[in-house]
Amino acid sequence: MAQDKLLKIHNLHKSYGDLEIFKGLTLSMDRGDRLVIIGPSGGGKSTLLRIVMGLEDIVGGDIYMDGKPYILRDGAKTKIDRKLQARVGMVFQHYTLFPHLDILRNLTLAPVKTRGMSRAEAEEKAMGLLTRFGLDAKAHAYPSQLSGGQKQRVAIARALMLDPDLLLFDEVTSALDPELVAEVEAVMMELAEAGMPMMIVTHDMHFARNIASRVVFAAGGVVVEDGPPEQVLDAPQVARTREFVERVFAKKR
Ligand SMILES: Nc1ncnc2c1ncn2[C@@H]1O[C@H](COP(=O)(O)OP(=O)(O)OP(=O)(O)O)[C@@H](O)[C@H]1O
Repeated sequence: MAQDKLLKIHNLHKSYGDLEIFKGLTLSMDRGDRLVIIGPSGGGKSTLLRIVMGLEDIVGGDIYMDGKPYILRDGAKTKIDRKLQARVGMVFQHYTLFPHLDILRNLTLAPVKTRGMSRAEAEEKAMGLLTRFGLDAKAHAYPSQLSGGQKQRVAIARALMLDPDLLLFDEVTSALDPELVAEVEAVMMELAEAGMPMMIVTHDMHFARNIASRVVFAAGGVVVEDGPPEQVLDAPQVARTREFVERVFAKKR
């Protein structure tokens, strides 16, 4: 029997009031996938990641992880399976580090509090990750003492502390000065090469081409294109959106 998909999203519907974001979006992901999601601004890319992270409720549809239902239904009410949610990690555009805790404590807090890891074990693991990302000298610095690129690498290390089976990246380089983008992308490339399944929302199409095993173009509430990066990024409709996004993004920088 074929192995279950790591993630399967089926016929997803989501609205904010009258604004219909997803109109039956269907998408799946294997363990070996590094999926880059692209699409027009406001099309729901961040919302999709937030739904997979269990941070948003949905109107309809189903999500499965390893074939197990992630969305649990009780009549009209829905909730998510917390055990499955714990297998997903997310890195946000704005780092979301605790400003009053040093880097080491930022990393060890969740595993000690929510996973029952001993402080010593958590610190050893945190130092291993900080060393891997070239940040061991910053273990006792505070977030305000770090550059944006360093903060974002810490945020990635923090997500890895919980051993996720799937890591979500929501425009993690968009807030960074151009010279700091490469150091964050290098860490993501290293994780990709180590086999970490990832779902990435980015406006950086060059990076998308480099890191993606598959690109999904979502627009109008559904998946419009889904395939290898060269096929999707060069599709005429996608290329038009891509050029537009790149122009807007270049202006922002
Ligand atoms: N909490 C919310 N309440 C109401 N509307 C929301 C909320 N969050 C997002 N939206 C709206 O839903 C739509 C999709 O937002 P989302 O951030 O997912 O888009 P996106 O594709 O990631 O956009 P961008 O590329 O510009 O970051 C937008 O029109 C946004 O204004």
